[in-house]
Amino acid sequence: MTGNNVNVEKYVIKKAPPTVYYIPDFITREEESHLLNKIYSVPKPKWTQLSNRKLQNWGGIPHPKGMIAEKLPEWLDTYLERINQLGVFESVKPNHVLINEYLAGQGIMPHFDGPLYYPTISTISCGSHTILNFYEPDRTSEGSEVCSIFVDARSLLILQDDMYEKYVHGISSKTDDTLSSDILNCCSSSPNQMLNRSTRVSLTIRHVPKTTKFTIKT
Ligand SMILES: O=C(O)CCC(=O)C(=O)O
Ligand SMILES: [Fe+2]
Repeated sequence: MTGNNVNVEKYVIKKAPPTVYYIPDFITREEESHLLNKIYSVPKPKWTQLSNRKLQNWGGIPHPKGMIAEKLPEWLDTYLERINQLGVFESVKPNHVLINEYLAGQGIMPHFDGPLYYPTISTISCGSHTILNFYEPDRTSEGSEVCSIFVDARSLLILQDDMYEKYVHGISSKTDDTLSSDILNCCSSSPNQMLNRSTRVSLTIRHVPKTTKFTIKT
């Protein structure tokens, strides 16, 4: 895989199943606050409230019959372009962003992202760290993680291959995390340190291959 500017290969987490890249400080603090300002200044109806988090969908609604693609605003497109430069999406450009807001104590149930997206997930995190857990699809209870990844604010995480297709991923609903050597990319210098979560806003950036210009008749 060849990136134009950044060599992503040096960010691969070798202890994890293939393939996960973790790039700390992918965005600056200024970029993080700018993104958060933009995200929180959208009109209220742009948010969808779920029971355990809220979200914004940008780029269109993915659908098995094709997504009616919507142009992304400039403030998002610039990050899609930057991720595109890494070469991880190969010849396609990401065209879809899901923004999730998790308050401390909120999470997301283990799930597959599924076939509607090109098999690469990239995620920019703002506001707080979290821990992303990976499980065998039929074994998702706490304690049976295949592995866990520390995902800090301002980082970029990229998942492909088995980490996308074979294992489900989720975030437990906790207000704090104890760092331990079970977490693959952290934290030999600070074992058993406890970190409080605050509000985390993640931007899940993907490519939806099937798009249509036409309204779908039902
Ligand atoms: O917030 C995250 O990092 C994970 C989000 C996620 O799994 C998803 O949007 O499918
Ligand atoms: Fe996901």
